[in-house]
Amino acid sequence: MLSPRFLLLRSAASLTTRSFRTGGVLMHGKAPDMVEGNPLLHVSNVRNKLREIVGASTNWSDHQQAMAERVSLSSMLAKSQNDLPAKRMKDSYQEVHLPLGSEPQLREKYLTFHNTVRFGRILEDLDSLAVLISYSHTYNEALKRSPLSIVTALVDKIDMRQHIIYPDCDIKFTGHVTWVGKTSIEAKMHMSQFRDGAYAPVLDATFVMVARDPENKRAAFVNPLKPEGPEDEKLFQEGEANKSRRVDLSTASLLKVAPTDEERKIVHSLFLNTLDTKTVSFRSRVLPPNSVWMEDAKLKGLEICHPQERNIFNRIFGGFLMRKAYELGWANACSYGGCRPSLVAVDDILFQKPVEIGSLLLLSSQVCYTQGKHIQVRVHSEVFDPLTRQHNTTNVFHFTFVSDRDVPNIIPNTYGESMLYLDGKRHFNQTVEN
Ligand SMILES: CCCCCCCCCCCCCC(=O)SCCNC(=O)CCNC(=O)[C@H](O)C(C)(C)COP(=O)(O)OP(=O)(O)OC[C@H]1O[C@@H](n2cnc3c(N)ncnc32)[C@H](O)[C@@H]1OP(=O)(O)O
Repeated sequence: MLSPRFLLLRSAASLTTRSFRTGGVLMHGKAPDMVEGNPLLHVSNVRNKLREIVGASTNWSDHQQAMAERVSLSSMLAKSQNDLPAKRMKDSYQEVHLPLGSEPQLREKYLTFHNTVRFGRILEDLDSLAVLISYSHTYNEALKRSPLSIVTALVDKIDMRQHIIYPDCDIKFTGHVTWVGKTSIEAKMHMSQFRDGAYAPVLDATFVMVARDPENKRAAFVNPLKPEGPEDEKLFQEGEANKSRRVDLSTASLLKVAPTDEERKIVHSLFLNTLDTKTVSFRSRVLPPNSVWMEDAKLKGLEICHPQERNIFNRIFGGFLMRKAYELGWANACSYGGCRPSLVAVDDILFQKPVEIGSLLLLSSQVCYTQGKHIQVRVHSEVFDPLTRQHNTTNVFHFTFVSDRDVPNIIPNTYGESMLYLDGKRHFNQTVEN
């Protein structure tokens, strides 16, 4: 078998990967570390490769210096998107191997107490891979370092194709760019696991990445994308549709406009169900049977953002934020449902603002909608500045879990909670519909 070091050398030689397939991956009978004669990139080399691409160092003090030096790369940025050559989808195709089965020493980092795979770790790997895919798309062989800072703007969707991820079977990630705007990139990734002699799909993920200048201050142009053939065309059209859907969702946000007629009726009926029939008052509220007030379905956490969790641009790594939010959301769903829930979907994780190193990050998880066995959880994260006492939202995360039994109904009490409930319902319906 090839050593991880050899894999790094082979893959660093070229950012383009040779074999290419766009759909879910199924490779019956192939050895997990070779695809059509090509070695897969080992997961532990993805970050090293990213460091190389942007010129980041592994040491915190040198790293700050290295980042300061990146400023000079601004002159390498394209003045317009037309100045950049169009790339094909296969130019950004990547395959990354997480050999949990064949390298047992890797397992510790990925293992839960219950001998399943920590999904938070998978989120971190997906985030790093999405960045690598984006750099592969924007690769310019004339440059030693990329002038672009590519950051995660949105996790549009992660759909679980199966609930169990086995801790002792090899995992493979594949993915490539499927759509680009002027400065944004959509990357689709698939994860599959080797079991009973074949790779079977585990999840499909869609991320949106944004290219910025070397200082991560302004947007920067990315190469256009040239779809080749009907399969590429279809993916590109889906990317266009995703962009329009995001604009529509943002326009209809309950933070901007009133709920629809149907939603208003739902809120009013929830309100009527909680009125105390013995008093004629709008204020006497009684919790219906088998229900929980939203106020009592929260879980909070704090992270001090140490340099160890930095990304290649001296901010907190998006994957780390997702892992922390996911674990808090899972614990919240677990305590709410009274059993260990499984993840059904992740959608619309918005990275609104970068998190600076040294920040105090407050994470707040809320069960916001329930239906049968399903629990919809929203995690909100904000940076708190103890000197100015200002709070700034950095991220919002949405997770759908399923329990092994019916869970109590979640009931909003205030108008704000009712909006959270409706927002949770919208996210849940979107997950169920797709
Ligand atoms: C030493 C190293 C250590 C080891 C390394 C380990 C880690 C390795 C891994 C490294 C991992 C590194 C990775 C990390 O860890 S990145 C860390 C996590 N992410 C962040 O911190 C990002 C925080 N957010 C922001 O900075 C801003 O909100 C951004 C920059 C995202 C947008 O800012 P702003 O809104 O002002 O931008 P704009 O108006 O100029 O628009 C620009 C473009 O962006 C598109 N857009 C914007 N928002 C969205 C959205 N929600 N959905 C879809 N698209 C969106 C927009 O349509 C436009 O596209 P186009 O029309 O031009 O095409």
